[in-house]
Amino acid sequence: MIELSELTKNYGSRRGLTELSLQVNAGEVLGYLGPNGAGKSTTIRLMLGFIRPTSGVLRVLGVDPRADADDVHRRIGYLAGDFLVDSRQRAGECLAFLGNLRGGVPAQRIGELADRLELDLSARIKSLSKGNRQKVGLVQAFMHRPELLILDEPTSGLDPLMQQTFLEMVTEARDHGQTVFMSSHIMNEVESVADRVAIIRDGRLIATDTVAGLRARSLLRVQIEFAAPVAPEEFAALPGITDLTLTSTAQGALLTCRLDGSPDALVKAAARHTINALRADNQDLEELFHAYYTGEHSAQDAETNPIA
Ligand SMILES: Nc1ncnc2c1ncn2[C@@H]1O[C@H](COP(=O)(O)OP(=O)(O)OP(=O)(O)O)[C@@H](O)[C@H]1O
Repeated sequence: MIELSELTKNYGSRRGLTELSLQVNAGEVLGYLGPNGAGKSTTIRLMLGFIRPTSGVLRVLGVDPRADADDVHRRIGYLAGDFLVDSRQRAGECLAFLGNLRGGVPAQRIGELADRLELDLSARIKSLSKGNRQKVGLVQAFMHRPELLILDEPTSGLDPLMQQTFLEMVTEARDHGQTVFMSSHIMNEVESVADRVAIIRDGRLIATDTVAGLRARSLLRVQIEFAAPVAPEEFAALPGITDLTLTSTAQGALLTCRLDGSPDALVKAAARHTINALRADNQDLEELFHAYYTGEHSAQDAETNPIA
């Protein structure tokens, strides 16, 4: 559906994207995550053919989006990060007009989507709040059941209930065999719907993986309460242990650490003492994503990740 190969985009001396390669397969939902300024919108504008790459090759629906823009735009549902339309129009008129541009969309279909999103089609767009304007943008992207949806920060401005409705719409689109590429800067938002997640920072792709794969890679947070004091040296040098803290408690000692890989050495070291309680849980994905954001996870990690 989408194939980006060593795509680079420079804005004069400013970097937009650097040698980014990514493939999006038919029928999948891909969450495209990165902090502000990472290059998400640049990628999307390239995919729509609005801007020209400095170097590299891209194919959307099998064609070069700049060479065949009309065809690509008809077959895609696109929501821009800054969705703008003639604000004097009523929402319903605007959507009917955009529907006609795409070969005609039944009024009933527009009505159903508007009802779901609680959008008043009779309101003039200029009178709508930011979130309600975003709903107009969502309806126009979904209404013609495009084979590919490209959505730039689609939940921006939506309240939590509407975010949930939007995520249900994405799941249904996938169930109908549509492909969805959606950008976001919030992992929690995409993890429930995305089959795969791609993370970019500073214009570079730093990881792509399935949500399950990312979860498996996240570190374990471990807490062990000992019945008597223990020495930090017994644990500090164990394989896979980071961020070790050891504090005295009324009962004895509380050890906390992060664990990457096998728990065997830690469990065996701890078992030499009496343990009152033990807790281990996975770092949540938002936390893992934050580590990618801030560069704690480096390019070295990315090399071990499947970039598909
Ligand atoms: N038209 C432009 N001219 C010059 N630099 C630009 C232009 N558009 C984007 N950039 C730069 O390219 C980089 C990537 O920007 P982009 O808008 O793609 O990021 P983003 O990930 O979509 O960010 P956000 O989450 O804030 O929307 C930024 O450093 C930005 O300043």
